[in-house]
Amino acid sequence: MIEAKDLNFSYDVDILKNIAFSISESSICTILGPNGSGKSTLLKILDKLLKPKKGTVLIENENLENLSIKNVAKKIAYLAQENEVSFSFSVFDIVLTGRAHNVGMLNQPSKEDIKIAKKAISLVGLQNLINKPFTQLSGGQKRLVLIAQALAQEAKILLFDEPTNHLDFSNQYAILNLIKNLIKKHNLTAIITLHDPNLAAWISDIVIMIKNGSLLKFGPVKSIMNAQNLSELYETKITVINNNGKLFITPLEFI
Ligand SMILES: Nc1ncnc2c1ncn2[C@@H]1O[C@H](COP(=O)(O)OP(=O)(O)OP(=O)(O)O)[C@@H](O)[C@H]1O
Repeated sequence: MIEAKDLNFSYDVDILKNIAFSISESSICTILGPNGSGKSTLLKILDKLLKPKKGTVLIENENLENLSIKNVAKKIAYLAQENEVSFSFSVFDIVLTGRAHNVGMLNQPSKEDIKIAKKAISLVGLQNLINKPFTQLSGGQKRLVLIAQALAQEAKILLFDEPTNHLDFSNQYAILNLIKNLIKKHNLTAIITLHDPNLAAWISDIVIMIKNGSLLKFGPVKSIMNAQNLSELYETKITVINNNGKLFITPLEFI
């Protein structure tokens, strides 16, 4: 579904080095790594927002470089790390822009576009705020709106940069559970960056561990989410407690 071959990226200095992985349909992949390790940069490359210095991204065997912006939007929905909308559009208007790739320049959104946008709003539980200006929402509510906008895109691939940002404890699980159910029900594929390895272990099939811009480990949760790899990744002693297959991960010095 998504394959990255030998990806390298630089700003003034090298940020990503020789990143390679492949992720099959209907799977959830989490990118873990310390602050500044290159997780968001990698997601932006996968959404064609940044161009790699070297290497290739294949989306369903097609080179991302050859896809138009419109076709990228049909295939890939991207949620940025921060809530970036500053205009006073309503929740509904913002979620409806998730249908933009489907609406011609001079055309109105169709009844189907409106239905899809409303469905996405109810999926994230914001039907009561549908007409409220985005700028008057809390950080967590804004996050949910942008998740709904991404869902309204109906893309096969979801790239979510810290989707749990600003969400309360319960909503973090609720929204990841929603993503998980959608992925499995509709055979989608998700690549998500997260800071909490507990959430990553709970939601993911596959994990990418990035340290200093290089791939430290890539593989199924069961094979690589262990104390040794996590301790090396975060440069702190980490313990992993396995309770009937469920992993509980915490820095050793705090227990
Ligand atoms: N626009 C930019 N110009 C120059 N350097 C940048 C730019 N954006 C990010 N960087 C640098 O690239 C590196 C990787 O940043 P990136 O945002 O991908 O990390 P991250 O793993 O997502 O971090 P975090 O977990 O803190 O969000 C960092 O060293 C950062 O300072």
